[in-house]
Amino acid sequence: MTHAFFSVISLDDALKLIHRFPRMQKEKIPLCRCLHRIAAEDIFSEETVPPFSRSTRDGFALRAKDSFGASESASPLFIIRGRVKMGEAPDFCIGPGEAAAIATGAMLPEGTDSVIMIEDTSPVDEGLVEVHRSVAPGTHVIRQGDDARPGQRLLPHGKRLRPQDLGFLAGAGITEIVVYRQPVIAILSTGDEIRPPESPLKPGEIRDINTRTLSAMAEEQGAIALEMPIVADDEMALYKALSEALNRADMVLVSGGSSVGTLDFAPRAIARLENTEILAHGLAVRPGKPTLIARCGEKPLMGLPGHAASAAVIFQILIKPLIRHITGEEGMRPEERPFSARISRNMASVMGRADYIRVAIEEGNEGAVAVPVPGEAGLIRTLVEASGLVCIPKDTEGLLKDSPVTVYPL
Ligand SMILES: Nc1nc2c(c(=O)[nH]1)N[C@H]1C(S)=C(S)[C@@H](COP(=O)(O)OP(=O)(O)OC[C@H]3O[C@@H](n4cnc5c(N)ncnc54)[C@H](O)[C@@H]3O)O[C@H]1N2
Ligand code: MOO
Repeated sequence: MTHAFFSVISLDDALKLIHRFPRMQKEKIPLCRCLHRIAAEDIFSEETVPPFSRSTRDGFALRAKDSFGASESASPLFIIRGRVKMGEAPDFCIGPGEAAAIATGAMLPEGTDSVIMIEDTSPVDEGLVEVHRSVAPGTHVIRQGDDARPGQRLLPHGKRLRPQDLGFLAGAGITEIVVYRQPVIAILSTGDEIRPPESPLKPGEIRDINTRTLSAMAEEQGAIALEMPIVADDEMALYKALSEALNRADMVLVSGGSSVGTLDFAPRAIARLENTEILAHGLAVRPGKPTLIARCGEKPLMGLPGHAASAAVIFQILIKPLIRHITGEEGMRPEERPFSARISRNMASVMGRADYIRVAIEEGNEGAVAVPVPGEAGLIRTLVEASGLVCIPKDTEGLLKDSPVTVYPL
């Protein structure tokens, strides 16, 4: 196997590479398990929803045109032909000058096209009601088929299913749907100095931040995170851990060990794996230059920088699009929609690498202000204080105070 060690590629080229990985398989599962899953096919209705026209108020169903001209001072009388029973089709029709007592949710009797609220009527006796205002056809009525008609596409494939989407499908009698399988993503942190969060620390050791951050980010994207034990700086140990992770998962994220130091075993351990190809090592971005993209068979194997904020930024700009691609998710989630702001101060940047700066958002007089959060990429706090990323493009020397920027929410 050959690869250009640290011959950096642009993020755009890296995104093209990851789009070569295949989609997850499809599976048919009950609707009750579909929250936040991705529809793998267009979903069509076989039914008319709602199946009948129904009242949205308690009152009287009538023909709108019989109420025209009605007011407090000129209130026509209507003959009450009967009361519609809930959950049943009325066994009578309404003619001119007639009305039916109806409750919210009951079926409109034939001959009626609207409902007048009980508050706008006065009873005269058991069989007569006075109507004090006019209604237009369709007033206080949900018409048959207003939600969906047979053959109508209810949801497109690629849609991430929200609670209301599931309710929509339930209302159309759909109880199972075809979704993409959730990818199992193994997270593997490396480093002799890294200890699990519950461990006491000896001098020189630090606690594992990346496993938790990356697992949670993967779960947020709809994956099942598989947290692997921390691996020592040892090529064979990492090779074995990677082999196991690849057996158990659809994708592997390795944190740390991907730079060019003598203790950086990830590229060498990856090179030992069978049927594996390193597609890129080195991204023209900051932070995150040592990022590594490999494929093991059809599975992505991604090496992320060890620095906590770098790993998280690379997840946002590269791993998230990769997960979206393999899970078939289309469209942007509302909470991830980029927004415009102005940068609060001059920001210098190196040419040749796209700089992803972490920003806090403040409300200024003329809209949102992006305030860069200072600090090294090894500090997770910089991401905690940030609520977005701003990209300074690779061929730019920096941004002047008050320049307009696009903020990608974190
Ligand atoms: N001479 C050079 N040194 C470094 C370069 C360089 O170009 N030349 N690049 C720097 C950059 S940029 C980064 S990023 C890091 C990337 O290194 P690795 O991906 O090999 O990561 P490590 O060396 O293993 O770790 C870096 C740093 O992060 C800490 N770390 C690692 N894993 C975790 C974890 N799970 N939780 C919390 N913190 C973690 C680790 O202790 C190190 O401090 O290399 C620079 N060096
Ligand atoms: O590029 Mo490293 O990823 O600065 O932190």
